[in-house]
Amino acid sequence: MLQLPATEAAAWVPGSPFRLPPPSPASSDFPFLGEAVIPLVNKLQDIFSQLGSSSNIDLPQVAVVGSQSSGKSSVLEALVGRDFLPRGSDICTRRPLVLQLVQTSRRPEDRTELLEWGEFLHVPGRRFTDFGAIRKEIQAETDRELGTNKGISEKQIRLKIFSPNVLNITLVDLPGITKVPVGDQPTDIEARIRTMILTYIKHETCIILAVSPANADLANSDALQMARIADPDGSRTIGVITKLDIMDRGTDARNFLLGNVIPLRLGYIGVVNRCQEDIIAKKSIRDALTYEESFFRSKPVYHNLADRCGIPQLAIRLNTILVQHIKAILPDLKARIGIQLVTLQKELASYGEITESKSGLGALLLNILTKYSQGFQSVVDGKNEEMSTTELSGGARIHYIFQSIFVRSLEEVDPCDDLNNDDIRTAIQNATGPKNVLFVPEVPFELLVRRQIARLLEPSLQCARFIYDELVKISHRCETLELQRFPHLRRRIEEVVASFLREGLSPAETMIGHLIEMEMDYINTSHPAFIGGSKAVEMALNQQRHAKTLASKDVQDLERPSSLPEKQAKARAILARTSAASLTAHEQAAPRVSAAAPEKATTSSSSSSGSSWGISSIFSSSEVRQSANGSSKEHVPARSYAEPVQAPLESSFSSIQLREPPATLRASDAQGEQETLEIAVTRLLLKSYYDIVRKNIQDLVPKAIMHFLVNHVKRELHTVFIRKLYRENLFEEMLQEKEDIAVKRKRCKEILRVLQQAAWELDTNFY
Ligand SMILES: Nc1nc2c(ncn2[C@@H]2O[C@H](COP(=O)(O)OP(=O)(O)OP(=O)(O)O)[C@@H](O)[C@H]2O)c(=O)[nH]1
Repeated sequence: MLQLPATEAAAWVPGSPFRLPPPSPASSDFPFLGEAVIPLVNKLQDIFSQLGSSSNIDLPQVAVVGSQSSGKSSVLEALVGRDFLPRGSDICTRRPLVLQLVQTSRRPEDRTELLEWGEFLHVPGRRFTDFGAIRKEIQAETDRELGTNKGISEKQIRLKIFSPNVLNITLVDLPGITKVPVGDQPTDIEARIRTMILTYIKHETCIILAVSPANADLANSDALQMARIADPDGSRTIGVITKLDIMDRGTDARNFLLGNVIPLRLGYIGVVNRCQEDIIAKKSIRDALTYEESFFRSKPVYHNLADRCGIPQLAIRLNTILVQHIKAILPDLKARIGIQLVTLQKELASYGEITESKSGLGALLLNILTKYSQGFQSVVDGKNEEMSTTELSGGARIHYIFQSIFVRSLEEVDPCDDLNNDDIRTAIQNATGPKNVLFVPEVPFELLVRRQIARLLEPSLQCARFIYDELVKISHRCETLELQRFPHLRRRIEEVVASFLREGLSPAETMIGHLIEMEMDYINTSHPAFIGGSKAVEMALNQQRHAKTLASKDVQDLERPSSLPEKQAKARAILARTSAASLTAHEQAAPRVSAAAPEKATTSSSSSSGSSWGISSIFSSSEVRQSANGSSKEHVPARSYAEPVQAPLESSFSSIQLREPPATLRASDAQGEQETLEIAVTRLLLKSYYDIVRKNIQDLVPKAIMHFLVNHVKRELHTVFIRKLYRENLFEEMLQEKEDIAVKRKRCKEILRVLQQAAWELDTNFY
């Protein structure tokens, strides 16, 4: 048994199956196995429970599980060696009791240290030296939470027992498994208790004492069933068989203790606790242990199972397992404390130290400003250490906006998508003015291409604004923890950054405006990549010929209904006519425009343009154009306005009235072959030139944004900070600390101290 006055312990025969080993001759203290390790763990447990983070580190503990009234509390009491737990035939344990046994000094000369006492976490500072009072407090605290009507709760009661007579073990007494609800218990009481038990025993660091009464069906033990769920390979389960004294006469638990019925890697221990009658008669634990010893002695069936019988053997077994267990988990524990230490040190560093002197404040301010601008730079450059691996951020987002949004969007734009043939025709006719043109003027092309170039301004400015927004986001990311300490400085930094970003946006936008204006201002038809007039005419003619061929073929097909099904042939013909635009119609309306004309045009253009890329000399002067209303051919003027128009004046006295020209004049629907060609040429030229400009803009707009906005801010931010914020007369105002930071710093320091202490304990005691 654990309660071992030195004299009594010495009287026991070393190696006796029912006694703890006697004190080591080398020391007056009990040389408990693993003594150096278990106090350390208890200490750590203390430390972490103080920090309120016991769940952070899984410390080894022993949980007692079993069905109701199986004898769990009795086993715990016997291990502790004192009567202090509520026991009885009815439900007693209704809240988990976390019981930490702490071995105090055994030196006999130090009388005060021989005292035993208990302390509850919920009654801080009070020592319970009367163990009867401890039992009452457990009952009272249970009732405070749950009333008296048998309800259960998972809220822990934490109790420490200090004694020179205990092994250093932390034990958890859990409510017993019950099947039938009574009193305030809910209908699903069994499931609830099982879930609660599992939350304790599922942890790899928990050693399970599976208590089964020998007078029940051991093969169907609830405790062993639960243990098997949490610990399927049985590596941390000890089977405890209680009530061996009240088994059916003629039966014994030998087979169970040997593990022949349900094997367990850590084996079984059989025990005999006090019965209810003993409790009522206030039989002492010491007497109970004496009785237990004599019981096993009197039963020859258990004689050669001495190491599996009796509470002292259970204590030894537990202690050995705990030592091995703790040794195995300590390195991990140490590593975790190390990680927590690093995190806390970082946090503490972020709160900074309090500085009073002007120079100290200046250095601090400079440091914060430098860190901020460096942070900004590193996020933009993609060199930030805390860069996300799950999404694009910082500079990568800028690149995405340029390439995947801006460049791609421009590529998807068709420069002619908002220009139909009428628009182009109107532009051409407007450009010829009142005269009949000899050559196709460049004016409509330039006019239309400028219109298309102007469309590039809005997306380019939008791109700049997107990048600006990104930079604002990046600036928020640069706020260090340290900066959060100083709300005033933080606000000022935000203001400076925001205005500096705006200042950078403005020249970028101006530059973009200039770029577009430049492109619009001079249409460089000599650009080597420009298709050029001759090529455009040639291509347009080819298109025309192709369309014509298709149309005539389809008309023939239509006239031969037998060759194609009627519907299909009709559809093809209509399609072909549509694609050939109004060519066939105009062939009838304008017989003068023959197929020879385009050829002529080609020849003329190629001979007259020579190596020039311009378009002025594409069309020959002999070509005719339709008038603005399109209803009559417009020939080169052949007579003067003074010439009589029809009959001689004297033949009619009535004056000739002209009809008023309409307020809005539109190009007529009828379209000559020449016009169709001009439209096609204009389209080709437009596309070709627009392509050149688009590429320029795709290249130069990102460059302008990078130069005037991104890189400028990146390079100059620190200088701007110094110019605007680093003022000696502003030091104190800017570095006024937030109130809660002082509190956080203090708390952080405290936790750090406790963790450092824990780490030190591990370093000095772990070997
Ligand atoms: N004869 C005999 N009685 C025992 C033994 N162990 C426990 N008892 C009795 O069984 C009853 C229940 O014991 P407890 O220790 O309260 O059992 P428990 O499992 O903690 O009960 P709950 O916490 O209510 O689930 C008490 O009356 C004990 O005196 C034993 O080994 N022999």
